[in-house]
Amino acid sequence: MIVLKLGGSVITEKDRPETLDGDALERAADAIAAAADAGLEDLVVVHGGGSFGHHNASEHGVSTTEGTRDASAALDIHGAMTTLNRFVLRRLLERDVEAVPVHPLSAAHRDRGGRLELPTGQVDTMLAEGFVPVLHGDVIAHAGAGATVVSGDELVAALARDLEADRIGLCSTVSGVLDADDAVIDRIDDFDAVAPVLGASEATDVTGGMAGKVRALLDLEAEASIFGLEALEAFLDGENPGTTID
Ligand SMILES: Nc1ncnc2c1ncn2[C@@H]1O[C@H](COP(=O)(O)OP(=O)(O)OP(=O)(O)O)[C@@H](O)[C@H]1O
Ligand SMILES: C=C(C)CCOP(=O)(O)O
Repeated sequence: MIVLKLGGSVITEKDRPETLDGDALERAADAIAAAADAGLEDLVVVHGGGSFGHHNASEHGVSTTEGTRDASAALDIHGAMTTLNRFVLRRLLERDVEAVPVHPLSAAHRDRGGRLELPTGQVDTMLAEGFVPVLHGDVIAHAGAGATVVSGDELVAALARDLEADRIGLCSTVSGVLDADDAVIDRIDDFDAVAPVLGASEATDVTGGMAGKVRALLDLEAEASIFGLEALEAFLDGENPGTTID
């Protein structure tokens, strides 16, 4: 089973509100369709927000820890994410990938400690029935805080853990995690060893950029890869491009 995240920074133009990067999304959809044609089974796709969701969340002062009890604000963020989700689904369906949406707002929540609870029975059943579930970063109910943002990276970690993923891929706008000289770090197994080079996203981003990704992935049993769009096909083909986190 593979959990693949398409970074919002890849499929959108992250510094222009609600702007898709149509070419990049088509390229990603082509790679997924080619892998499906070649017999790849059991793929779960998660996509991030990029210029959909982060701007809205930032405007409303909502993050993974700061919540809102204003339903209109929650729906504004959720609406931006479902708009992007429809674009992603359409590109996959056009290529005969049997993609179906799973909207975290209606399925997941956080407890008082901020811990994400994501039931995965529906995702597991979709996979067994030959569908490709497509989840996305979203807002979710958060006990004691209203509604907070859940990042695609957190969803990837929760899915990988619960469904015992064999491989995890994060396709981002960079070729991997970069060191101080901008060279791709081959392997990371210790957060503190790389913490000084891990920054936030360069664009509006309420969920923690590269540091959040590495931290979430280090906690997992399975190895994960962080790589750029140019390496998506290779990853789906079984290779470990970019940075491996274990
Ligand atoms: N050491 C690092 N190596 C690579 N990228 C880094 C590093 N430190 C910070 N970054 C930033 O992290 C960004 C990737 O994180 P970001 O959260 O924007 O990606 P994403 O998951 O593709 O997008 P989204 O969060 O919208 O889904 C890079 O574009 C870069 O600006
Ligand atoms: C900002 C929202 C709603 C989603 C964030 O998901 P991410 O881009 O994976 O961090």
